[in-house]
Amino acid sequence: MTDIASEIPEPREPRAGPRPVGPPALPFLGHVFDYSRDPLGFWTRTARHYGDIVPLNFAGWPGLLVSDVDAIEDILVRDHRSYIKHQLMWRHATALFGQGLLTSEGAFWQRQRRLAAPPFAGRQLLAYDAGIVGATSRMLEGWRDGETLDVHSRMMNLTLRIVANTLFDTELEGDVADLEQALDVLAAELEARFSRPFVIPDYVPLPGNRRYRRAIRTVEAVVTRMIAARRAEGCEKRNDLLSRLMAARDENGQPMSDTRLRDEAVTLLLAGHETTAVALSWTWYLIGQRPEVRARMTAEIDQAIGGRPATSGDLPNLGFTENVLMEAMRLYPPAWTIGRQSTKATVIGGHAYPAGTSVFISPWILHRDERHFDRADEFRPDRWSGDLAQRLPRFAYMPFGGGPRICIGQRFAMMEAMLILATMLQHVDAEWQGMSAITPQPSITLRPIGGVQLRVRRRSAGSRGND
Ligand code: HEM
Repeated sequence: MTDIASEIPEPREPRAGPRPVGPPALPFLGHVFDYSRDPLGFWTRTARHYGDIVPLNFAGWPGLLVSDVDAIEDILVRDHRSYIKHQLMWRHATALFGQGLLTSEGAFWQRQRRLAAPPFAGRQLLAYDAGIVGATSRMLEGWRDGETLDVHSRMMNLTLRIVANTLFDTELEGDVADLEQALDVLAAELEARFSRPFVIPDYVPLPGNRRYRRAIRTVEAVVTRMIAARRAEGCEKRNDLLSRLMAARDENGQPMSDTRLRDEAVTLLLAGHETTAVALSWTWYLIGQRPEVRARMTAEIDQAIGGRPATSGDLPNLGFTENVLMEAMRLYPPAWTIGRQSTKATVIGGHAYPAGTSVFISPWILHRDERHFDRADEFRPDRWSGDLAQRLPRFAYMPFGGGPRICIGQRFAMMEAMLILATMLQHVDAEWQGMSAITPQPSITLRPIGGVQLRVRRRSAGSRGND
């Protein structure tokens, strides 16, 4: 396999011109309050009023909100070696993610990424279709005609089962409820921690810290059981991600320690389920208000698949469904901000910034930018039916990030989300029941506050065409 980070051009030189300015800041705290009160609102106001590169100050940490697509390309691709994952945010979550793929760095990260890559690519990826469709069908069996349910909690449950089942070849059955509750606590605790400018060590006996530690123990217990069971039965005959990680040897012939295995497994469980669930929840929120969009999706799905179980081979025939998903992730990008921190002096947008500068790149801002998207706040899936994706600057639309650290699960997530949508629309139609717009909660992902209530109508078998 080639070096993921090879053939990347050298960083740019600084050039003259007025230095960007940022919003007024409080003494000591800088922009901490403005940000933590309303992160999305603060990002939006700041980008609108101060431009594409805005200096910020988080209690003494120098930061930049970067919405210039060329500067983003410099940070994530051209000059990526000058940055690490964002310490200001991730240092709060070490106990949870450890040295997993999401947060590790350098040669260690690169090795782990190579190890983890094959199950996310090629034929192995396509073979997950039956697991995804089977889990979705089982979920739908319990849905009654006329009932109102929260589709967000159902999607969280479904994608958690799917990740465990496909990537770890494990049925979570008895553990799902505990795991879901623990993951909820972790999301809330991480949100609180990310908006704090300082670290409260995990051992300080505050109620939040106790909840956080307890939730981590629950997740760890499940993962440790999964690893022990796989060790007991041997991983030689299996080809799932967990078995690959367990079978891997380093240059000295040593296997990964249980701690490293635990870090990777926890990371993939967390990174791999909530993001996709949130993308699906927002999709249902949007299409749940638009019967004509649902009708077009249903017609496309009926024509391509009829009543048989969907497969990965059907995906090329679901162009409109894919446009809907892309448009939902444009308006509500599950990873609403990604962060980096420079490890050396760098040039961003033509100006030099010192080592230690925090950089924030927000798909939330980029995806609603009128320079790239006409009537950017409107849900218009057909905007993707022409050549928009080819015309856009590379980083104007980036739900999965970019550069060497682009989401490893991107293809898995698109396939999973499309198969889930197709299977759902084969069996049900559903209308959103809310009275007022759902507020996005910028937690670790962009969650819909209060969930997404849908009224379900079961479709009759006859209405699906070629059953
Ligand atoms: C709609 C669903 C998803 C979205 C929007 C999403 C988004 C992202 C983004 C934006 C990043 C880059 C973060 C950064 O640069 O700091 C990322 C990284 C990552 N994602 Fe995803 N993701 C999704 C699904 C998944 C799935 C299904 C998995 C695994 C099963 C996964 C595993 C990961 C991992 C391990 C990383 C870290 C990669 C690395 O640094 O090498 N994601 N994701």
